[in-house]
Amino acid sequence: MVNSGGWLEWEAEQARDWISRPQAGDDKYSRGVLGVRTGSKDYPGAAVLGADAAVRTGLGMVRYLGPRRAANLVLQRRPEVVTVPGRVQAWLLGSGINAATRTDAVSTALAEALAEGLPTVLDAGALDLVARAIGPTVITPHAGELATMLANEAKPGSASQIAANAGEWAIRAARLFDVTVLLKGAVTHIASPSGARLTVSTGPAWLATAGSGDVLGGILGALLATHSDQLETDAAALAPLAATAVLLHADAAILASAGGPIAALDIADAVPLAVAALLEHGIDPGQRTTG
Ligand SMILES: NC(=O)C1=CN([C@@H]2O[C@H](COP(=O)(O)OP(=O)(O)OC[C@H]3O[C@@H](n4cnc5c(N)ncnc54)[C@H](OP(=O)(O)O)[C@@H]3O)[C@@H](O)[C@H]2O)[C@@H](O)CC1
Ligand SMILES: Nc1ncnc2c1ncn2[C@@H]1O[C@H](COP(=O)(O)OP(=O)(O)O)[C@@H](O)[C@H]1O
Repeated sequence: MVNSGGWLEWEAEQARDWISRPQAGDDKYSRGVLGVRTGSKDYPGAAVLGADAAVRTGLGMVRYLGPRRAANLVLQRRPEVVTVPGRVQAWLLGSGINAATRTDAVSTALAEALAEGLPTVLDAGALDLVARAIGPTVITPHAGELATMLANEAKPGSASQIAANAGEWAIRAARLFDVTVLLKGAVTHIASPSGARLTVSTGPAWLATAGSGDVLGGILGALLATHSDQLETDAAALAPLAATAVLLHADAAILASAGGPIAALDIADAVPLAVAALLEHGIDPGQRTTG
């Protein structure tokens, strides 16, 4: 459905085509490996949330490369995760990292990941490195983070100005930074430099809870890792993949909530059911009234 201003509301019918079903000949590497540099001493939980959500979205493997304590917590929750460096098909960078306090070693590691030119999700404490992103990249700020990114640009905007006119600011940021922008909010807007304009409005307000965005990063990271071949030749695939991640996040929240409150990990737990429902027929629209 096309809304005012030419924004297309992303629906199950379209999203279904952006889930990669494993084939008989697949192995864990051919399905795609997501490298994850997230979490810090202050926010180790974000590492757990993103890695868990990526595994639950379906991919070959997650390589988590972060601080020891965060790695241990990730392994406690998901022993499937590998903490040894190696080849990856996509990166998830920045959730649970503070750009103002991160160490030089972390900055270098983030920059090295970006220099590989692979499909990348840039979140939270890696957003300031957007100019170093040379591969197909989606940035995932909320309004406050986008305000920080724009603070030194010719046309800065406050978080409340951005939230009040999210579509326009998402388009502006996509042009300015030359990346696909996923601007989080009650309605999430996805804009690309080549003109994609997608919205997802179905997320219940229960999603406004700590760590919910970290889960979204993991879902999107998994979708990029499982579509890395396509992304190599077709960066335009980033926008539908980003919108599909947001729709899955919303659907998982609806399933986990059943009309009541949710914790961020509940969303990650419900992602396999949301994927299955999407592949079958989409979430029953009756369940969308729970927000
Ligand atoms: N479990 C984990 O590991 C989690 C880890 N997380 C990670 O945390 C990192 C930071 O991301 P974030 O979006 O939370 O903070 P950020 O963009 O710096 O915005 C701060 C703004 O909020 C405001 N503010 C603060 N308190 C407020 C209050 N009580 N009531 C009202 N306003 C309040 C504050 O305003 P101020 O107090 O300065 O006036 C400021 O404007 C990021 O890396 C993320 O991944 C999160 O996902 C959570 C779970
Ligand atoms: N009122 C709301 N209705 C629907 N979804 C919301 C609402 N508020 C926040 N969200 C969603 O919840 C998530 C919050 O992410 P974020 O702001 O990064 O939080 P955190 O840093 O705690 O993970 C985003 O996906 C956002 O779109």
